[in-house]
Amino acid sequence: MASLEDRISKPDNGQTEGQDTESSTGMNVNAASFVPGGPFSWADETAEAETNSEPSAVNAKAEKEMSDMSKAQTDGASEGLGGSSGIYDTSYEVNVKLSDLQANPDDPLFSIKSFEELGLDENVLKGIYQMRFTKPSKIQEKALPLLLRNPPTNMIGQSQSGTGKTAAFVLNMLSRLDYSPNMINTPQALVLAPSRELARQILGVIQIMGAFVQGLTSGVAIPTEVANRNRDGLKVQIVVGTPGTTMDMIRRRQLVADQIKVLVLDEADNMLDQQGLGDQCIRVKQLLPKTIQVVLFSATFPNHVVEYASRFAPNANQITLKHEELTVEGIKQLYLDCPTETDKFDALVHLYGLMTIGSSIIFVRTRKTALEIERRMNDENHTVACLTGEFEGAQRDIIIDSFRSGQTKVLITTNVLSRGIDVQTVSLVVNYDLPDDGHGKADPQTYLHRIGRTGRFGRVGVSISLICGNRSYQMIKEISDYFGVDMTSLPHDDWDKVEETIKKVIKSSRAGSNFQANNATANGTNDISM
Ligand SMILES: Nc1ncnc2c1ncn2[C@@H]1O[C@H](COP(=O)(O)OP(=O)(O)OP(=O)(O)O)[C@@H](O)[C@H]1O
Repeated sequence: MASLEDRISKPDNGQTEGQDTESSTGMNVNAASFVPGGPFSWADETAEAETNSEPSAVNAKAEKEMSDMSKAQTDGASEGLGGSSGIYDTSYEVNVKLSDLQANPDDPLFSIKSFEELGLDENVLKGIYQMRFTKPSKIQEKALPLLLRNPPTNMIGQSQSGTGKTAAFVLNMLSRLDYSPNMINTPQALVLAPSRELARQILGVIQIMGAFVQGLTSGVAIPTEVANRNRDGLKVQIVVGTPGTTMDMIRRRQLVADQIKVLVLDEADNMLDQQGLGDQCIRVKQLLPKTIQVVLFSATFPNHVVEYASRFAPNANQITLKHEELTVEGIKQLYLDCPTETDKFDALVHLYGLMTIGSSIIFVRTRKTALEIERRMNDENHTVACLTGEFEGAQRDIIIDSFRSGQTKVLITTNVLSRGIDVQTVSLVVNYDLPDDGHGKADPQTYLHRIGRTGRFGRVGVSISLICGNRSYQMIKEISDYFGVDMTSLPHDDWDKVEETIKKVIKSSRAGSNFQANNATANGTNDISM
């Protein structure tokens, strides 16, 4: 098998990728937009990427979602785990930069070892137990004391995919709300997320984690058909929304923002780095009280976003990682040589014929390719579903819910679902097309988020990138160099060898498991069998 270096000198086969990409990475935010209190008028709004912007308070549907998600979480938690995530490893360094805390090096915040020691309300702890969390992950252990400290301080927090950032910011919000009866309908915390699927998922976590908190109310601000007609607005304590819809709702006073004291941006680098989303996030922030605690979380904060992030969340405590520390050990990264684009599809069909896979996600570059692969996989008698940004909200909800529940096992999608989605049974991620930055270069951040849909919280996962032509060899090389990882090569013409190699990498990660299975039986069998 040729090495990556060897393959890069191969002539390009001339194939070009489609242009109908949903990836907007690589678009820098206009620095002028970040001037706090700078000139701003509604007339200069960027085009609203979302349609049918509407509020959606907690309702019967959300209740059902919550119970489905609760079940999925519990099911996932009780399934076997294997592999090493590094979550409890001390081998990687989490670099905590404490702004004002640095004045007091003896601050006991660093010695927090359990959820109980954080001083969380007992009803919040009950929610944690309900989720079967027994021990915080490193990011939770490091971030929570800083987040919970008074007076509230801003935070920029980074940790590997699937390491529990959601719980860190949710626990902070639950601990900061005023639950007095007269505040039950008052929005007090706001989370912005880049996709409706992620917003709904975060709402689910809030509702499970806050299940024992008396009087907690929460809801989503995402585009839906019902909400446009909802003139009463969103009168809940925690709102999770996509930036455009949330901005519209605040502007129309459907969401009263005067009492909001915490603003969280999940996938913050992505939101701040995209022209439309970034502008909307800034506008939302400008509509909130000046004293809010701003919390930014992501697995990635590329250098060019860090400066913007620091201006968005001034004087923030920062928890950062070096990019060599970002990959999750439990995710085994493979790539497969394909001489032509046609061979990519054949390879995909072979792969699915070869393995019994728990759940898997196939990432493609364009909506058109997604539909095409869906059709062709169906023709090959593989049951697959497809979700892209062009689908209506209600349709997207049905598709993702079906995938979450395990009814649909294979999801073909674009970058719209590359970030944040947490489905613990996903054992395989296929990069049918490698993510690029729109200028022909690899997009390592998106690659990392995509493969991070597997290997969640210590689980074993496999990612397979399909490579074709000189350009994509160059891209996979850029990605492996950026993260400092070795990727295992798979041949396209020897399926016995492919099978053997995949078995070997899964076995090696299980054998090397040092995962402390605090919420699961560590039998390592939920994933791929061959
Ligand atoms: N302390 C814990 N103990 C056990 N499981 C946990 C703990 N914290 C979080 N989890 C589980 O880990 C999984 C990943 O968590 P989460 O989605 O918050 O990761 P993340 O860091 O936000 O990942 P990403 O960067 O991909 O968005 C979830 O299924 C969550 O329930």
